[in-house]
Amino acid sequence: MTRPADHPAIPSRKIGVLLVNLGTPDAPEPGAVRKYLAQFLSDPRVVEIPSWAWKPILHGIILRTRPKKSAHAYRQIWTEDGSPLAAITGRQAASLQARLGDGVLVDWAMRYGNPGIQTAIDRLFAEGATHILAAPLYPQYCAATTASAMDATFAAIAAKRWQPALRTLPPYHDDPHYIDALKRDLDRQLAALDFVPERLLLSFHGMPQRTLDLGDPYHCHCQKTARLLGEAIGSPVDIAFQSRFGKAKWLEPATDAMLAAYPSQGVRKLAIAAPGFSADCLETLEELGIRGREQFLAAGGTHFARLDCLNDSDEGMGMLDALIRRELAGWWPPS
Ligand SMILES: C=CC1=C(C)c2cc3[nH]c(cc4nc(cc5[nH]c(cc1n2)c(C)c5CCC(=O)O)C(CCC(=O)O)=C4C)c(C)c3C=C
Ligand SMILES: [Fe+2]
Ligand SMILES: [Fe+2]
Repeated sequence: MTRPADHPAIPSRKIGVLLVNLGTPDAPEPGAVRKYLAQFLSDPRVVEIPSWAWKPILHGIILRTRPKKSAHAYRQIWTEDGSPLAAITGRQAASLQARLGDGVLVDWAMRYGNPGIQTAIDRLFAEGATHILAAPLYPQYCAATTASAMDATFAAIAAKRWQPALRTLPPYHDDPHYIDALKRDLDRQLAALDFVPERLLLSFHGMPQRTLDLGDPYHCHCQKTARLLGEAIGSPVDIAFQSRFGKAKWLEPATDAMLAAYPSQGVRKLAIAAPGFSADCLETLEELGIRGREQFLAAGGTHFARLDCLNDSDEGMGMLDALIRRELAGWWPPS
């Protein structure tokens, strides 16, 4: 039977993949940073304080003081292609698109700032995606990151009459593809150093201690990644948590405290990696690579190397390619 001429178009099956990362300001300027922080820190998944108590602190104190300080930090790591986090996520999407070929539409989005999740979902939709795999690029599950990205993705399709089928990439903190990619990538970077580190420190983004007590698996996921990576590398690794924010107790040990203490414990040559970040960003390039280095050297350290995240390296993209293909099974490739 032929379709009547006035009948709406019926889409054929098309697969979309949406890579999602945290977000970043549009420019390393206080105004742009304020806008980004306002969106980020108003997310109840990120700051779990009742809004009546948090809003006055956010708008009365934090958004008046932090944007200037953070803009200064962003300026030190900004590139010709913009914020490293956005630039690298864009390259990861382009590389994945090349690996998967034209049969799959690959796009990317930021949970906060641009390009937003709604924009990316609408674009995939306009390009005809009927099936979408949303892939938050967080190996370790955390409500503040993974769940927040999923909330925004679900919200982005909520108003659609004909919703796409939706799948989500599960956390991959203990996936052999991830551990193996990290091992090979770190082995390569360590072998290229002009010194032999006495210790490898794995620094993960911190979280309030309360989130662990409330049942967030993030802390356990970080510990498991560190254990498996240490076993794969074949030497002991240390673990620490960075980027403390606010006055509450955060997960410990703290990265800055470890960096300051190492030299007095006889560790003067250090390598630091941040396996919880899929892409280098403010927290790795500035906090670890600039301020962390200064702290370690000021405390008596002599050699310091910040190792890159997986980014769009062959190891990182091979892993992402394998994880995404596995999650697309049954949808793609067509049988
Ligand atoms: C990798 C996982 C991340 C978790 C977990 C996380 C939790 C978390 N973060 C804040 C506050 C801030 N984080 C900031 C930057 C930032 N955070 C992550 C990742 C995680 N955050 C990334 C990748 C980045 C870098 C963004 C970039 O543009 O490069 C910032 C902004 C920067 C600054 O002003 O210092 C804040 C603030 C909280 C409160 C939190 C958990 C509750
Ligand atoms: Fe953060
Ligand atoms: Fe735990």
